[in-house]
Amino acid sequence: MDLKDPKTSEWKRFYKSFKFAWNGIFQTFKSERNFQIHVYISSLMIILGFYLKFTMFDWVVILFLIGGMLALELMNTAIEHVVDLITEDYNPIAKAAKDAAAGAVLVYAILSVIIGVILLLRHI
Ligand SMILES: Nc1ncnc2c1ncn2[C@@H]1O[C@H](COP(=O)(O)OP(=O)(O)OP(=O)(O)O)[C@@H](O)[C@H]1O
Repeated sequence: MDLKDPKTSEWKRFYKSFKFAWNGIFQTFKSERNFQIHVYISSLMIILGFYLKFTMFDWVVILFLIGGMLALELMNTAIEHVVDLITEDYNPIAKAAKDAAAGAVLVYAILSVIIGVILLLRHI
Protein backbone atom coordinates (compact mmCIF):
# COMPACT_ATOMS: atom_id res chain seq x y z
CA MET A 1 0.00 0.00 0.00
CA ASP A 2 1.82 3.10 -1.15
CA LEU A 3 -0.60 5.27 0.92
CA LYS A 4 1.51 4.28 3.94
CA ASP A 5 4.77 5.09 2.15
CA PRO A 6 6.29 8.09 4.03
CA LYS A 7 7.56 9.45 0.69
CA THR A 8 4.01 9.89 -0.55
CA SER A 9 3.00 13.54 -0.09
CA GLU A 10 -0.02 14.49 2.04
CA TRP A 11 -1.89 15.82 -1.00
CA LYS A 12 -1.20 12.67 -2.99
CA ARG A 13 -2.48 10.57 -0.06
CA PHE A 14 -5.60 12.71 0.19
CA TYR A 15 -6.18 12.47 -3.57
CA LYS A 16 -5.66 8.69 -3.57
CA SER A 17 -7.96 8.04 -0.61
CA PHE A 18 -10.59 10.19 -2.35
CA LYS A 19 -10.10 8.09 -5.50
CA PHE A 20 -10.47 4.83 -3.53
CA ALA A 21 -13.62 6.12 -1.86
CA TRP A 22 -15.10 7.17 -5.20
CA ASN A 23 -14.22 3.74 -6.60
CA GLY A 24 -16.10 2.15 -3.66
CA ILE A 25 -19.19 4.19 -4.50
CA PHE A 26 -18.93 3.38 -8.22
CA GLN A 27 -18.38 -0.38 -7.65
CA THR A 28 -21.29 -0.51 -5.20
CA PHE A 29 -23.52 1.27 -7.72
CA LYS A 30 -22.48 -1.23 -10.41
CA SER A 31 -23.06 -4.34 -8.28
CA GLU A 32 -25.78 -3.55 -5.71
CA ARG A 33 -29.37 -3.34 -6.96
CA ASN A 34 -30.58 -1.72 -3.69
CA PHE A 35 -27.97 1.03 -3.96
CA GLN A 36 -29.10 1.71 -7.55
CA ILE A 37 -32.73 1.97 -6.37
CA HIS A 38 -31.71 4.46 -3.65
CA VAL A 39 -29.80 6.55 -6.21
CA TYR A 40 -32.80 6.61 -8.58
CA ILE A 41 -35.26 7.55 -5.82
CA SER A 42 -32.85 10.24 -4.57
CA SER A 43 -32.55 11.68 -8.09
CA LEU A 44 -36.35 11.71 -8.39
CA MET A 45 -36.64 13.57 -5.06
CA ILE A 46 -34.12 16.18 -6.22
CA ILE A 47 -36.03 16.71 -9.49
CA LEU A 48 -39.31 16.96 -7.53
CA GLY A 49 -37.63 19.40 -5.14
CA PHE A 50 -36.85 21.80 -8.00
CA TYR A 51 -40.28 21.30 -9.54
CA LEU A 52 -42.13 21.92 -6.24
CA LYS A 53 -39.75 24.77 -5.28
CA PHE A 54 -38.52 23.26 -2.01
CA THR A 55 -37.58 25.71 0.74
CA MET A 56 -34.06 25.83 2.18
CA PHE A 57 -35.31 23.79 5.17
CA ASP A 58 -36.76 21.11 2.83
CA TRP A 59 -33.44 20.88 0.94
CA VAL A 60 -31.44 20.50 4.14
CA VAL A 61 -33.73 17.68 5.32
CA ILE A 62 -33.84 15.92 1.92
CA LEU A 63 -30.06 16.11 1.37
CA PHE A 64 -29.48 14.84 4.91
CA LEU A 65 -31.81 11.88 4.25
CA ILE A 66 -30.27 11.11 0.85
CA GLY A 67 -26.70 11.33 2.16
CA GLY A 68 -27.51 9.18 5.18
CA MET A 69 -29.31 6.57 3.10
CA LEU A 70 -26.51 6.22 0.54
CA ALA A 71 -23.80 6.18 3.23
CA LEU A 72 -25.66 3.53 5.21
CA GLU A 73 -26.17 1.38 2.10
CA LEU A 74 -22.42 1.62 1.37
CA MET A 75 -21.66 0.56 4.95
CA ASN A 76 -24.11 -2.34 4.62
CA THR A 77 -22.34 -3.46 1.44
CA ALA A 78 -18.97 -3.23 3.21
CA ILE A 79 -20.26 -5.44 6.04
CA GLU A 80 -21.64 -7.97 3.51
CA HIS A 81 -18.24 -8.11 1.79
CA VAL A 82 -16.35 -8.59 5.05
CA VAL A 83 -18.73 -11.34 6.21
CA ASP A 84 -18.42 -13.12 2.83
CA LEU A 85 -14.66 -12.80 3.11
CA ILE A 86 -14.67 -14.47 6.54
CA THR A 87 -16.98 -17.36 5.67
CA GLU A 88 -18.81 -18.79 2.70
CA ASP A 89 -20.39 -21.49 4.88
CA TYR A 90 -23.65 -21.07 6.74
CA ASN A 91 -22.89 -19.38 10.04
CA PRO A 92 -25.53 -17.96 12.42
CA ILE A 93 -23.18 -15.13 13.45
CA ALA A 94 -22.63 -14.21 9.79
CA LYS A 95 -26.42 -14.17 9.37
CA ALA A 96 -26.87 -12.01 12.49
CA ALA A 97 -24.24 -9.51 11.25
CA LYS A 98 -25.75 -9.23 7.75
CA ASP A 99 -29.33 -9.04 9.01
CA ALA A 100 -28.47 -6.36 11.59
CA ALA A 101 -26.74 -4.28 8.90
CA ALA A 102 -29.72 -4.74 6.56
CA GLY A 103 -32.01 -3.80 9.48
CA ALA A 104 -30.14 -0.52 9.96
CA VAL A 105 -30.75 0.34 6.30
CA LEU A 106 -34.42 -0.60 6.62
CA VAL A 107 -34.96 1.61 9.70
CA TYR A 108 -33.41 4.61 7.94
CA ALA A 109 -35.31 3.87 4.70
CA ILE A 110 -38.71 3.68 6.46
CA LEU A 111 -38.09 6.96 8.34
CA SER A 112 -36.83 8.61 5.14
CA VAL A 113 -40.00 7.64 3.27
CA ILE A 114 -42.20 8.98 6.11
CA ILE A 115 -40.28 12.28 6.29
CA GLY A 116 -40.16 12.54 2.47
CA VAL A 117 -43.95 12.07 2.23
CA ILE A 118 -44.52 14.70 4.97
CA LEU A 119 -42.34 17.20 3.06
CA LEU A 120 -44.04 16.44 -0.27
CA LEU A 121 -47.55 16.75 1.24
CA ARG A 122 -46.71 20.32 2.39
CA HIS A 123 -46.16 21.28 -1.26
CA ILE A 124 -49.08 19.47 -2.92
N1 LIG B 1 -22.57 -16.99 5.59
C1 LIG B 1 -23.87 -16.90 5.90
N2 LIG B 1 -24.38 -17.61 6.92
C2 LIG B 1 -25.68 -17.51 7.26
N3 LIG B 1 -26.57 -16.72 6.65
C3 LIG B 1 -26.13 -15.98 5.63
C4 LIG B 1 -24.77 -16.02 5.19
N4 LIG B 1 -24.62 -15.15 4.14
C5 LIG B 1 -25.84 -14.60 3.97
N5 LIG B 1 -26.74 -15.08 4.84
C6 LIG B 1 -28.16 -14.72 4.95
O1 LIG B 1 -28.81 -14.99 3.73
C7 LIG B 1 -29.70 -13.94 3.37
C8 LIG B 1 -29.27 -13.33 2.05
O2 LIG B 1 -27.97 -12.78 2.17
P1 LIG B 1 -27.13 -12.13 0.98
O3 LIG B 1 -25.71 -12.16 1.32
O4 LIG B 1 -27.56 -12.73 -0.32
O5 LIG B 1 -27.48 -10.64 1.04
P2 LIG B 1 -28.85 -9.88 0.79
O6 LIG B 1 -29.47 -9.64 2.15
O7 LIG B 1 -29.66 -10.59 -0.22
O8 LIG B 1 -28.32 -8.47 0.28
P3 LIG B 1 -27.85 -8.04 -1.19
O9 LIG B 1 -28.87 -8.56 -2.18
O10 LIG B 1 -27.83 -6.55 -1.07
O11 LIG B 1 -26.48 -8.60 -1.39
C9 LIG B 1 -29.68 -12.96 4.56
O12 LIG B 1 -30.70 -13.25 5.48
C10 LIG B 1 -28.32 -13.22 5.20
O13 LIG B 1 -28.32 -12.95 6.58
